[in-house]
Amino acid sequence: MSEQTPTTTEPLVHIANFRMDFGRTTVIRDLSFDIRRGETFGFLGSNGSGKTTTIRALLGIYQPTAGVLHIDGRPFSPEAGERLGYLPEERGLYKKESVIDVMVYFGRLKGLGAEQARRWSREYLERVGIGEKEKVRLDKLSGGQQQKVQLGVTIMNEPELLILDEPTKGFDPVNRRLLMDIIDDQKRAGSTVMMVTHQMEEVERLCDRVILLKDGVARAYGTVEEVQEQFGGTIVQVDHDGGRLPDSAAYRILSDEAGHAELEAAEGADPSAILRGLVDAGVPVSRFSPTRKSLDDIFVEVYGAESREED
Ligand SMILES: Nc1ncnc2c1ncn2[C@@H]1O[C@H](COP(=O)(O)OP(=O)(O)OP(=O)(O)O)[C@@H](O)[C@H]1O
Repeated sequence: MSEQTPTTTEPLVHIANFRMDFGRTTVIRDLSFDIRRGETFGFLGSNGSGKTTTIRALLGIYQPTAGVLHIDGRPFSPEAGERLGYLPEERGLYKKESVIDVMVYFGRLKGLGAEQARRWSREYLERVGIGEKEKVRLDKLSGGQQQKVQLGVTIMNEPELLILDEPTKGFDPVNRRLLMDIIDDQKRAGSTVMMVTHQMEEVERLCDRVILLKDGVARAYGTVEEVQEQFGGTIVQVDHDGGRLPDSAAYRILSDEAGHAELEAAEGADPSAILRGLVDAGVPVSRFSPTRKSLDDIFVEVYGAESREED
């Protein structure tokens, strides 16, 4: 790493005006975003929206049609590759070898000593609950167990930048939490993490900032709160006397039945002003509970029609 202070404030990943055509098909139109050092960044989008393509272009696997894709101020280079861990969407390890042999082999490729790699691997396998499998051939493990080994191989040299394409795909909830803890530990140890996921629970738990990709452009970009703000934000649950709530410019009534109403606050409307308005209008309110629109709701709003088409 450079010793000049200004570089540390530069983003670790910088993508500007990225365009990617495959033949006559444009997959990415004009995509720009940064990933700051030390953050966990959620790279979100529906199936086929171009996430893997962007990662491949960032890693020099694809040549971009136009635009800038930089890691640490430069296009991808073998040197940058040494400080990077990439868990690709399509997993692939040498399946005829034992778990420990595969892990030590990759550890050595990444510059660890054999003993160091063996020690690290054993500790990791214990942590992810497959310590007793170290001598088993990889193809005798379940899909989830193989994925755990591959994640281990990806993080074993404590990379500065971790790029994880759906790291918890196919895991049960207990193992998903375990993997989330491991990813969080990487961040705590100083890694910058770029993560593709379709699990909004993971985004809410792990990600500092996100981008939502649709039709080759960013539909939203910022912290989870900023994205929630951008998508209209606040839903209010109101229990009242059973009549109909009055109409108001401060909210939209999503439903109102048998004394329970759901309101969507208008942009910029303050929930406490909505409550005051209801009370002033003589509505007996027994519960008033404003909540932010969940990322799940936002995802469905952005991609709903398109995902159904794909189904
Ligand atoms: N090498 C290629 N040649 C032609 N088209 C490609 C190529 N790679 C990707 N595509 C197309 O680009 C689009 C985006 O694919 P990509 O794999 O980047 O999507 P994704 O967002 O990662 O999707 P998913 O969530 O399903 O993994 C798809 O329509 C895909 O068919």
